[in-house]
Amino acid sequence: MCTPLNSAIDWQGNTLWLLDQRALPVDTRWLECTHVDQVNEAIQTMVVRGAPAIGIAAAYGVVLSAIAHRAASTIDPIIDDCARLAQSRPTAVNLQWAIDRMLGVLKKHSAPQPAIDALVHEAEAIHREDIENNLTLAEHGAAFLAQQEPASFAVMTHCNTGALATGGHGTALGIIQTAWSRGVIDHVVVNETRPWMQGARLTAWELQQSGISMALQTEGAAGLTFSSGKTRWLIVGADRIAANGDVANKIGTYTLAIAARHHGMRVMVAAPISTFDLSIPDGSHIPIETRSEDELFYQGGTRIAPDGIRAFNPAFDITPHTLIDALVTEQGVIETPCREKIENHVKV
Ligand SMILES: CSC[C@H]1O[C@H](OP(=O)(O)O)[C@H](O)[C@@H]1O
Repeated sequence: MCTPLNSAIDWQGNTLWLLDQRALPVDTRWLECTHVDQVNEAIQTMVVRGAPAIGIAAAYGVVLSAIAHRAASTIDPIIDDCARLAQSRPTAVNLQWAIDRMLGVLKKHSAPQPAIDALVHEAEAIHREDIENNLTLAEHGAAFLAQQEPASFAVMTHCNTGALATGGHGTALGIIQTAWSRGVIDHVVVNETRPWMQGARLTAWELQQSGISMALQTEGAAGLTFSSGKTRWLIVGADRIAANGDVANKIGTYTLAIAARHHGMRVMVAAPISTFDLSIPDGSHIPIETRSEDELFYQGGTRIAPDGIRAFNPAFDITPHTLIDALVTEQGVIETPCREKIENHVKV
């Protein structure tokens, strides 16, 4: 079964089209980006979101910067644009990874047009490779689940990790799509994922498009769901994985992992190798993005909280590797991840 949505990112003739994920599932509208500043704003405002997806969008943003500065005497203006892109969201390492890869190509060229052509080629390669990696990762994850469980079973997922969050197919939701198509899983419990509601608005939409059995719940219901034994695995994505296997992911993941372990459920994290940051020894060093208080004060444009109060709105938290049972990448599955296993896995 293929994911009906191919990708939320489309590059056509020096124009980047982004599916505006703020409007889903009610409206399907695309944002036209012809300048890198538009890409920067689209990442900051979560028109495009998801660790791999923002890396891919930024890669095309670098192309737009090179086009805008083709008459410049140095590449400094492009490097300045890349620095601003890298700051658009601090937690997902895929953003800096993609920008670094594009800068490496840029610095190999002196003439503007060959540089632009090479940058387009590299951005398209980053996009294509992400889709290929996700399909391979999903195969590894689905095969591992089939081997671990005697019969089909239900899983829980958090936030959105599908085609909308990546170059296509998805990571954790890619595993779920592939495992469903193989009869390995028979139901998906989707956490709405406050405050931005990626689960309710995006994951439920993607699973509905694929005809996959699911039910939406508040993440507050997760403990009760785990205690009922309805689900056997919590399957989530990642935004940055430290050298020891600690995982930065959407806020609430850490709480879910604790509850899952308490009830004997197992935790699977799915991410491409581009999400690993071996320069960071453990999760305590991963920058956690804090977003606007208004994301908690308003729902659908209506204020739901009193005026004059404060809000705490971290977009991510850190799940220690000790709470993770399987880490799935395009290179395979790391069971009970730790520093040594990750070093051996990533260097392959
Ligand atoms: C496939 S990575 C998706 C990852 O990104 C999400 O965060 P956001 O929606 O804020 O970009 C969430 O952490 C997902 O696990």
